[in-house]
Amino acid sequence: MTEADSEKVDLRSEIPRFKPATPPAAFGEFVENMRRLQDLAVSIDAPDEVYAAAQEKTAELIELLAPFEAREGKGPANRSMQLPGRGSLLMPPWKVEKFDEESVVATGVLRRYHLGGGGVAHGGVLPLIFDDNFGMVVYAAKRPISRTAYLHVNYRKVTPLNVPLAIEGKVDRVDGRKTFITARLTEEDGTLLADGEGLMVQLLPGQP
Ligand SMILES: CCCCCCCC(=O)SCCNC(=O)CCNC(=O)[C@H](O)C(C)(C)COP(=O)(O)OP(=O)(O)OC[C@H]1O[C@@H](n2cnc3c(N)ncnc32)[C@H](O)[C@@H]1OP(=O)(O)O
Repeated sequence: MTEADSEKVDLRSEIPRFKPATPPAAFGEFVENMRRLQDLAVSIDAPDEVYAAAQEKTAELIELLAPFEAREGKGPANRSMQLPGRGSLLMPPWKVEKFDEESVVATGVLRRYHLGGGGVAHGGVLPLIFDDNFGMVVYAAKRPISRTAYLHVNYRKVTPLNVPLAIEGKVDRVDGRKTFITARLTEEDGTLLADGEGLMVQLLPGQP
């Protein structure tokens, strides 16, 4: 087996094997600062000179970071299990509280950069949270490596920002290659905000 092959989850596919990362000490704070920057980028109303100064600083940051761009599965982002959102800026900064064959629970808040309109979360953020949960449920339930074939979200109430939330997902039923998953997004007091159902289909040899 070549070194490149040993990095794959399955020799028949191109999916990289998931290896949790132990991030360098400053990484967590760096990611949190980036999230704060996202909050500000979508909310500030500043004079032109402030944008010009910010533009110069971000250009400097890009120059600092660009030489270290790495392929999927190499850097700590998305693999740092102890950090909110696994240290990935794509993911809301949530933490996994329960991960076993029965269910997967993650908790956290949505923040200013998740705003849709009228002070509540953008509807498109919820499928991201459900899809990520479904992926973890498949893994926790020891089902074969699968991808989402469909995902259905019922929006029962608007989802507030800066309020503790939880998602719990579990396997509903299995039918050959198909794993059907259900999940509920709630507030801390159990108020149902959204529920979802998804079909995860086991990948066949050669499917990316
Ligand atoms: C490694 C990463 C793991 C983490 C994943 C996290 C979740 C993700 O976000 S994955 C990204 C989003 N998903 C994708 O990009 C998937 C893109 N789609 C695909 O790759 C393929 O369509 C795939 C793999 C889902 C299914 O393709 P294929 O293997 O050809 O399935 P196919 O043979 O048509 O169907 C298998 C079964 O599923 C059913 N099925 C497939 N799609 C659907 C659908 N949309 N609705 C209902 N049933 C469906 C079929 O009817 C069939 O059922 P049965 O066995 O009873 O006849």
